Amino acid sequence: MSFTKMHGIGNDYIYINCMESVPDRLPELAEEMSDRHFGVGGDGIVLICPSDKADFRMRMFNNDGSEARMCGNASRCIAKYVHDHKLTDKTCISLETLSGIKVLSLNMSPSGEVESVTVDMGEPELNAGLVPVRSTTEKMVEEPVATSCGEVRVTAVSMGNPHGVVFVDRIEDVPFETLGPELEKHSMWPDRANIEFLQIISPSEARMRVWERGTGETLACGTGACASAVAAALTGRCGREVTIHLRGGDLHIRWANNGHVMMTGGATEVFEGNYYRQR
Ligand SMILES: N[C@@H](CCC[C@H](N)C(=O)O)C(=O)O
Repeated sequence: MSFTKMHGIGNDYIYINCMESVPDRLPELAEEMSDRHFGVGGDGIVLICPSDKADFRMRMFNNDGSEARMCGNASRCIAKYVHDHKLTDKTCISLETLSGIKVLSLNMSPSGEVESVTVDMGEPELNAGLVPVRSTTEKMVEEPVATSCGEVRVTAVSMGNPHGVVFVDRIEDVPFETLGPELEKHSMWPDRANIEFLQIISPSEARMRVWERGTGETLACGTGACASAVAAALTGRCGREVTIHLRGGDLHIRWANNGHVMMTGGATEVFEGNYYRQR
């Protein structure tokens, strides 16, 4: 099976062109291909499929085999893939995902290379798909949550997938390996959540470390950066335009006046290969 390895600022997935056919047993395939010792190695797999509603359709599986509803970094990589592999000549591409249709805009260099991609991530939802601690309608903003490391305050934002944002003074001081998985699986979420730790640097800059649902730590999370920017703006810590520094690089997030969150960042193809299924 041929594949392409790509990353969006270090969030690395194995991309499979499914325009003609789709492999079977996708959760198992995601687990075995993502294995960094016995497989290709990656945070998961991403399928590029035809769509009857948009230019293309994305399916994305975390490395534990669970299917995600949305992936910000993968959507930028798909834009680069379909352009560079000549599946389209459009520079504004629509992408069907499990959380709706997203619009991807290629930002080209003067020599015709894809320099970066801007994704219209749609509107954040502040209680969708979540179980707020106090009631089913109330927003969960800096809600105190008891953990084995003491009380932390969680702000819940859905960017098509669930996120819990925790503001911290210094990322280095966070007991990340304990709190990440504990908050991911906390009973407040009906279906686990991605957890972001956010250190504000200024009203337009923040640092983020992410523990992703279904994968563990990744070097970057596009939906997580958007959720964090929304949480920072909502709580008055930042303005509506912010650069988020992640372990793998930077993302520029703008919460536009029409309510949509716009994410801009890079996308890189690393290599192509042929995979022999193990199971
Ligand atoms: N890395 C992603 C998000 C991937 C999905 C997530 N782990 C989930 O299960 O919701 C991104 O860049 O947004």
